[in-house]
Amino acid sequence: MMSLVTFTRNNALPLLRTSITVRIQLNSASLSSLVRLEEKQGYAVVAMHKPPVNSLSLEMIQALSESLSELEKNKCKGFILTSACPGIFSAGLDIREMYQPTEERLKEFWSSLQTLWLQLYGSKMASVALINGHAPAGGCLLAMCCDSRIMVNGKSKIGLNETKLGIVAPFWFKDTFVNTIGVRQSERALQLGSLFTPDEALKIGLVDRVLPDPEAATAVAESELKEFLQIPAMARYLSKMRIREAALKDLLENREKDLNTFVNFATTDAVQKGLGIYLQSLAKKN
Ligand SMILES: CCCCC/C=C\C/C=C\C/C=C/C(=O)SCCNC(=O)CCNC(=O)[C@H](O)C(C)(C)COP(=O)(O)OP(=O)(O)OC[C@H]1O[C@@H](n2cnc3c(N)ncnc32)[C@H](O)[C@@H]1OP(=O)(O)O
Repeated sequence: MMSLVTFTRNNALPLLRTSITVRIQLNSASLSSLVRLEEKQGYAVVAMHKPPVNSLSLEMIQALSESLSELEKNKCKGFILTSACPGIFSAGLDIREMYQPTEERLKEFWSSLQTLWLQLYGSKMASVALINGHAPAGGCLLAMCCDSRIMVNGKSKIGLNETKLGIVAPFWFKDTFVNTIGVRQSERALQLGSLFTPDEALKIGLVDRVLPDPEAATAVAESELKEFLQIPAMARYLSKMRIREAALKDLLENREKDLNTFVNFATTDAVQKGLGIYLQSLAKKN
């Protein structure tokens, strides 16, 4: 059995000029093995660990939500979101959750994803995505929710490739994309289901830095987070909300409608057929 939650306790020093001393006391017993939390000096590392590809199943989504809640409860000021699975940040939503589902589980799955997005995109904590592998669709969404994105160079790709599966990125995925790379790039990339190399992603602003290896990327992610944490927290958070609040409000006010739209769309024969073919193509590859 792999370790539940790994973190080392040390004398956490406040990184925020305006903060009081932060000591993160993570409740390791209640957290899932799918997410590893590590306490650093004044911030945390949240590492997804669901081999082989960190697919976002219902349990994984809930584990991420619980981890963020745990950090918030402990007044953590910031975190790095990354993966403990080599070569993969996250393969996005677990397609098996959407293929031939029961309605009850499908609803819980989607509602949990909405909750995670609201929590992550609207987080008071500063966050940096350390993208150390592939980040398609839901994986890209998680990264875009962070305040900064550092990607390791290599063969990995990032983007919203939903149309390639015969599905459509929900409006709040689209809003997050538009807020990150702008309207024109989003319109084109959403239609084509484009997945970008690290250098292409850098060029369109989907990531902020590309580093040659994981060690260099980790060092830059840490210094980037520290830069965010040095800004007075309230001013930084309210500035972030100037950009994000309309999108957050839109989902908050339309959660039920979005849930019904998703369930109706995902369970159509055409979508089910497309998802079945896509799953087969992934399996055939192996
Ligand atoms: C109009 C109204 C609209 C309303 C909205 C409606 C619908 C929208 C709904 C949702 C939006 C969707 C968001 C998503 O995130 S969909 C998921 C998109 N993800 C992908 O396309 C990635 C697919 N995976 C890959 O491309 C590759 O696996 C990889 C990530 C590049 C890694 O490649 P690698 O070679 O390292 O691994 P394998 O391909 O061999 O995979 C190993 C193993 O994992 C399985 N797997 C991979 N990805 C997923 C996944 N996303 N879900 C479930 N399972 C996955 C793969 O099948 C292999 O399994 P095996 O059993 O063969 O070992």
